[in-house]
Amino acid sequence: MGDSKNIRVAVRVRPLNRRELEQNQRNIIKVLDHTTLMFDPDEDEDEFFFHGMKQTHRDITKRVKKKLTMEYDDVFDAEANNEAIFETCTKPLVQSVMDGYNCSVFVYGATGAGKTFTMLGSEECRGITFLTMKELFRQIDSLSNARKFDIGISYLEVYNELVMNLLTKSGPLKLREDSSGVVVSGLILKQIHNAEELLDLLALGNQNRTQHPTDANAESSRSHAIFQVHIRMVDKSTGQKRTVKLSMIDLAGSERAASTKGIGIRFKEGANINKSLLALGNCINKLADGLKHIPYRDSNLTRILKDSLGGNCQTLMIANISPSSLTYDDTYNTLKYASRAKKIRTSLKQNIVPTNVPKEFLVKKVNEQAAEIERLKARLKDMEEQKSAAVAAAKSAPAGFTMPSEALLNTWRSRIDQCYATVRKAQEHYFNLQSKEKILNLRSKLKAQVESIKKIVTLDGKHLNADIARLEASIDRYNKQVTRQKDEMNRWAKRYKDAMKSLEALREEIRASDLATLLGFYVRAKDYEIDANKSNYKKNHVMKINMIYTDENKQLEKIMALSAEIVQQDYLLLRSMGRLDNVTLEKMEQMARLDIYTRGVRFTDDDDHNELMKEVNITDTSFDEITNLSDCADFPAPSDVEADCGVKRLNDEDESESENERKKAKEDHNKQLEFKRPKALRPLNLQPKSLSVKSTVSRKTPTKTQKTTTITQFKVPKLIVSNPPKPSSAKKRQKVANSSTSSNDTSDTSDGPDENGGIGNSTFCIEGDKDATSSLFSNVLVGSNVDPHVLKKVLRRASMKGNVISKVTLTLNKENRKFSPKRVGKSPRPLLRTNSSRPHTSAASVINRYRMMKAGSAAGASSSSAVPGNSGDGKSNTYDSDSDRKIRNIRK
Ligand SMILES: Nc1ncnc2c1ncn2[C@@H]1O[C@H](COP(=O)(O)OP(=O)(O)OP(=O)(O)O)[C@@H](O)[C@H]1O
Repeated sequence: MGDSKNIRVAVRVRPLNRRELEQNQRNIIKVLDHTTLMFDPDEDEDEFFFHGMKQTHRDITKRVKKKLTMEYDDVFDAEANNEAIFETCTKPLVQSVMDGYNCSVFVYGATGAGKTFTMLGSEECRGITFLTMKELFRQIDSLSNARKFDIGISYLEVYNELVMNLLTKSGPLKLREDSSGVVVSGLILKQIHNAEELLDLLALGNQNRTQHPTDANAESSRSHAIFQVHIRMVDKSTGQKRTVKLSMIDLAGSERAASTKGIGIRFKEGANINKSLLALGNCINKLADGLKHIPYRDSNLTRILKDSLGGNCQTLMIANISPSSLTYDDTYNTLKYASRAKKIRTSLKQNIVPTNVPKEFLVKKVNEQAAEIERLKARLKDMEEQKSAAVAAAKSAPAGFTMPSEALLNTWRSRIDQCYATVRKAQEHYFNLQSKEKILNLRSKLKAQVESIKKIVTLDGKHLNADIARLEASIDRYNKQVTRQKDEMNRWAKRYKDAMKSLEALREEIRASDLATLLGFYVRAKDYEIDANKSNYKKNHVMKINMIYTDENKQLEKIMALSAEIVQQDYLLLRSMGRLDNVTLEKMEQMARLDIYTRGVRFTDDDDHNELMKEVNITDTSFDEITNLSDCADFPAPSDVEADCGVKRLNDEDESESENERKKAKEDHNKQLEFKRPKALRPLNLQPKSLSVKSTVSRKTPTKTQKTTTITQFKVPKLIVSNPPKPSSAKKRQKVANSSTSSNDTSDTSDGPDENGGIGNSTFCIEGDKDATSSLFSNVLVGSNVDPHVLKKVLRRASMKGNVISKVTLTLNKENRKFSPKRVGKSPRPLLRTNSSRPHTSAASVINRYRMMKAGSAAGASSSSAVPGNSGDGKSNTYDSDSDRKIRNIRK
């Protein structure tokens, strides 16, 4: 938003002073009008008489007059006072300052030409500085309600190229340039509040200003004085900030040294003045020629005036001249400079400080306008749609149909809108309340579940009571909330029903009207809106339920992880104590299967699914009846329209059909899974694996499928170990257990691979002195992976102790042979293994523990142990009683 403007140039001609009058000098300035003057005009008595006769030729002893007509923005003759100059030249600048533009006024001219008089004036005739500042304060006062002002002034002089502060006595100041222009380092602004304060400061500054009498002026100013007013304005409504600067510059006289007759210091002063003014002249010339490089840095004066001459500033130059022929050359130079300066153009822009404008204000404004634009756009679109729909309806209308008036249509539309708005409101409340109720019920149910788990697992009765009390309190709270909102829900259900009835009545009315077809489109669109809202409410409800279940699952995961650890420890403990009965094993097996089901194969059965749907579904049948609008035969109902468009809506039948299909597919899938269940997912066989021991086996090199070892001349007790049946068949297992039990008193009881369903079978039978070896066998049999070598060793030790073992045959099936040697004698892999902890109890460590216990027990303790296979109690668990007895013996 930059604007460029020429420097405004005014010329002021002062009256002849006393000296000039005394010398009766010729007047070289003739003011032609308020913008034009003539330099060096002809004199009135210029006629040349010779011998009393008027001559036609001129007096050759006299110089030829220049008679230069010069035009400026303003020309003031000797009659003009400071007030007139202010009114014409500087008053408009005050307005520019208030608008946020920097302004500069500088006076130029030879010594004694009246620069200081113009700027400062006298007691009787105030200068333009005072008058301008007075106007500035007047305008500030008038704007004080809308803006906040801060005013600071500075008064500097440039003397012999040194910058001095005229308001405080300090040393020379330095000039530096930054993004905002030339800045005087260390300059402190004086705050003023009215024009009178300014007068005091000006007087103070003038006292400090360097003045010396010269031949040309008794009070000649020997320095350039720069008076600046810095104004900061803050708009109270918008917070917009502006900082502006008004500069009033009184230059030292642009005289020639000869005219002042200065010597010594005065000569040096004059030289410096001329140097700076020469630099100023150069800058003016180059600026007038439109050159890019301007030598501002040639002097401190031009540096300070940089802004005023070529920057962002509205500048006024007042050229002061004397009309006397005594200063002919100085006046001519001044006028030439003024003419050159007139050509300078400065760029202007408002000094708004963008960073300080409160963002909130702008953002708010932009948002408001954007919302307004959106609103208008939507309205326009709406109107266009309505128009095109109406046009389409009119086109498809039968012959003789006349387009209804816009006013009539608007009346219908507003009635329809109102009716649907009531329905929407009631619908929203009713759905929300329904969702809330279901969520409360669900939370209550989940709390009850937590309560039951707590009752099972909490060992500390004190805490249990407190926890349960808390849970019951929250369940109570949920129930109360449900009861409380029941009334509200009924109320909104009624309102919803009423709204739908009113809507139905309106639809009836529309159907009966002439505009049924036209308005039918509109009503249908509204129906879709209602449907869309309904779907949205359902979606939100399902999301909430999902969140609750997700939280719940996290809790259950924690509980499961802890429980698994406990189960694992208990399992190992029971096994070490020989307390693993079939019931426990069966449960463990079930748990292992559950573990499989959690791997994404199936996670909920049909009952669970129905239960879940109850929680999720927030639209009951009665509600659907209320909301069903498809019975309006005249309008295609949304479902019909969808069907037309190929969209199939699911009704209850479809749903049940698809539900059945889903179930079937799920069952098929499960069946497939059962057949194709990968090996890794098979239920773990928690029974200890056992060996088949046949009565007679030769000590041959074992084949690939069978390894046999014959140990003769050993007397061992008879021990029957039944192989557990396949976990998939409990019946079969029972049968096998019974058969092994029933045959436990025979020496060769192997069921054989075929009978027990494959290679998992092993049974061994050892005969001998049962008293002497029972404890040894128990050691071996604690581990599920009985290594033949270990057994061999045991038997050898037994024989070394003097036991007589008649005949033992070990038959190892293929599966047993596959055991890695490293794992021989160790415990099976744990049922549930966590990453952090491996089971600390292995079969080997149990064996060791038993050995240690055994070593500590009495020497004859083992002699009374029973032979497990001979318990004869008819139960399948032959370990159990055996282990019990052994542990009892050890404890003894
Ligand atoms: N327009 C005027 N009307 C009456 N007197 C004037 C006018 N202009 C100047 N004078 C008088 O002329 C004398 C010199 O004026 P002034 O001091 O203003 O000159 P100057 O240009 O500032 O000189 P310098 O450059 O030496 O300071 C002063 O006595 C002043 O009163």
